[in-house]
Amino acid sequence: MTTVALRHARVHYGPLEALHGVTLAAPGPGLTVLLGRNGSGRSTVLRALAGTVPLSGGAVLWDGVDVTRLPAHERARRGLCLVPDRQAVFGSLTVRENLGLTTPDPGPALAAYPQLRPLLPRRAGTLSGGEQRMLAVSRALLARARVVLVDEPAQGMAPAVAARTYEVLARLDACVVLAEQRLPPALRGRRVFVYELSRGAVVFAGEAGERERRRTPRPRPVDGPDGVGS
Ligand SMILES: Nc1ncnc2c1ncn2[C@@H]1O[C@H](COP(=O)(O)OP(=O)(O)OP(=O)(O)O)[C@@H](O)[C@H]1O
Repeated sequence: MTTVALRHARVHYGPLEALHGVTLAAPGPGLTVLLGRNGSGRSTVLRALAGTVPLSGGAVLWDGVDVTRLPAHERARRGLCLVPDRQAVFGSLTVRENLGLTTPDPGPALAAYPQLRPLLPRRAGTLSGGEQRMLAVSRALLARARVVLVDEPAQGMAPAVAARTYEVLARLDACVVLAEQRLPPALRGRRVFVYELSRGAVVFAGEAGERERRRTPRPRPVDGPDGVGS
């Protein structure tokens, strides 16, 4: 069991405050999904958890222990794997070499994504967007990480490959945090905790099902026989 959390986290990019005091917790094993529009701060939450951006206020906690000052490489050494939305693979290395950076046995990644096998000798930079995402997510599968943070895992993937990706991520024995524009269809019906961000603040926290119910408009009151609404 691992829980990663932010407490009143603030992050600045120069003069811009991207997170205005975000508090959230992602317990594992299990899936937590960060939802929000472009620029809402989802990627920044992942970076704050991973330590690739510094906090200007608040704290990052692992199992209640303050790791705010722990450098990103040290968090990686302790079992955190961040898959960013861009430049998540080494383009000048082959697919095989990319997988080999994590483990000498790429078997589990090839079981999840058989379509990577014929691509093993190819330079990763020559793969399509969806193929590169498969390779990037494979790193997280192979890393046996305790904390897995993935920014838009299924970007560019065909629907069936995307569904496979979420199935594999949901089965990881890790604390998994995903940043998404909207709840992936493959996760509907699963018990997923959601934080919705807007302009750098949490505007909803709860089970995905609860969020869906709130978004469904209530039926209008039915008029009574005398034409007057009850
Ligand atoms: N490296 C950066 N330098 C300056 N501003 C940044 C940087 N990265 C993000 N921002 C700004 O911080 C805010 C939050 O960005 P963030 O990337 O976290 O949002 P997001 O919800 O992941 O959206 P997207 O998917 O569009 O990246 C935005 O206003 C964005 O313009």
